[in-house]
Amino acid sequence: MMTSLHEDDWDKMVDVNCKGLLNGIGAVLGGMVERKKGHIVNISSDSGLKGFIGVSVYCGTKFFVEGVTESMRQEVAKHNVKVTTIQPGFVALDGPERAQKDPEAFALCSPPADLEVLQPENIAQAVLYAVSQPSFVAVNQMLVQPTGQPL
Ligand SMILES: NC(=O)C1=CN([C@@H]2O[C@H](COP(=O)(O)OP(=O)(O)OC[C@H]3O[C@@H](n4cnc5c(N)ncnc54)[C@H](OP(=O)(O)O)[C@@H]3O)[C@@H](O)[C@H]2O)C=CC1
Ligand SMILES: CC(=O)[C@H](N)C(=O)O
Repeated sequence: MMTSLHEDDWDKMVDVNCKGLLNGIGAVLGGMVERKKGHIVNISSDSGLKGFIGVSVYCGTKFFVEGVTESMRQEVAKHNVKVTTIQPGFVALDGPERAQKDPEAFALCSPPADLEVLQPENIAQAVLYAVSQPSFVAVNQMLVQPTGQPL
C-alpha cells in the first residue's frame, strides 16, 4: 500500500523492473540494429494496463515497461527489430509475495482461492507464439489472463 511507505521495496522494484528492463534492452539492442534482425520480448503484466489496489508501485513499474516498449518499437521497426510486451495475469508463482511485507496489500492483491490461475508454461507458449511468426508479422502485445479474471 502506498500508505505503508516501504521505501526499500520501492527502490528494489524500480531497480529490478525499470532499470533491469533498460539494462537488458541496452545489452542487446545495438547488435540487433547492426544485424538488422532481432526480437525483444518484455514481460509486463495486466498491471501495466490497469491499476490494481495494493500494488501501486508495482503497477507504476509495469506502466513504465509499457511506455518504453511502445516507444522503442516505433524507433527500431525500421531496423527490422520487433518488440513485444506480454501482459500476464495471475501466474501460479510467488507474484503476490512481492507484497508479503505488507499484509494489507497481500490480502488485497492475492487471487481468489477458487481462481484457476495461469501456469508459467502458458506464458512461455505466448512468448513462443510471438517469436515464431514470419518476419512481416509483429505480435506487439499479448494480454494472457486466467479465464475467470478478465480485466
Ligand atoms: N507471478 C505473476 O503472477 C506475474 C508475474 N509477472 C511478471 O513476470 C516476471 C517474472 O515474475 P515471477 O516469475 O513471478 O517473479 P519471481 O520473483 O518469481 O522471479 C523474478 C526473477 O527476477 C530475478 N531477479 C530479481 N531480482 C533480480 C536482480 N536484482 N538481478 C537479477 N535478477 C533478479 C529473480 O532471480 P533469482 O531467482 O536469482 O532471485 C527471478 O528469476 C516479472 O516481471 C513479473 O512482474 C507478470 C504478471 C503476473
Ligand atoms: C495484480 C498483479 O499483481 C498481477 N497479476 C501481477 O502479478 O503482475
